[in-house]
Amino acid sequence: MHARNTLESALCFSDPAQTVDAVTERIGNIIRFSVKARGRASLLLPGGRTPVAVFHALRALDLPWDQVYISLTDERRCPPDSPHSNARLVREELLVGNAAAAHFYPLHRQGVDERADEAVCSAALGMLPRPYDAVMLGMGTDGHIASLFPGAQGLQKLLDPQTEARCATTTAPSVPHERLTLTLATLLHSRWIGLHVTGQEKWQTLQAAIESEDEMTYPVLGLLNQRQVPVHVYWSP
Ligand SMILES: O=C1O[C@H](COP(=O)(O)O)[C@@H](O)[C@H](O)[C@H]1O
Repeated sequence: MHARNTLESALCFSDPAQTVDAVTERIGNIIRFSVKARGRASLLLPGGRTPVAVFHALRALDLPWDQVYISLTDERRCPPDSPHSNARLVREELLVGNAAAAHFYPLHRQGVDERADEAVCSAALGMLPRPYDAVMLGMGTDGHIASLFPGAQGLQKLLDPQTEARCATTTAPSVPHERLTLTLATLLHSRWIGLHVTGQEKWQTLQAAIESEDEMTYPVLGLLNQRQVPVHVYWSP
């Protein structure tokens, strides 16, 4: 199975700091190369705790930040200053110092209904040069990526690589927040995908996903099984 091959080629480090360095170096190089080659670079970034150290390392790099276009892989439908907001996370942890010159497009607008918010999300994504130069993903211990959660309503469609929708509102059955998520098809409209996971529990989730062969139970499998874009897994305990 393709997913097994992807996991067997994972870049595994004994020290989480080395993983952060490796992910940061790769994304930094992608930004430099994309700006040189095409004049702009586009990134989709995750929320959660895992990317924070990468955000700190990235913002310290000397990069052509004013040519960098950034959005998110998913968002909670909460106020922009909420501690749960992925946009707040990116603003506070990445877009600081030189990196503040980057162009950032949040996915969510507070106070609009689901359909309008999906339109806001789709319009935000439309502001980025595509294919996206780098898509960085995290993964929950339940095997969700972006906000593609096991048991979510309509998950099959959200994981269909041919789905036309760029994004959708969704609710994580396990957590009460309403969310916006990019579809797998949108995440795959990219030149490079990195999946940054830490801890034994998440490694076991990846292995369980492969054993199960069940994308509805482990949405990460949809990413690992596809052959459209190579996925680079970065792992440390
Ligand atoms: O809810 C989310 O969780 C995942 C994983 O987060 P982490 O804290 O375990 O790193 C994240 O990738 C996703 O973007 C986020 O919204």
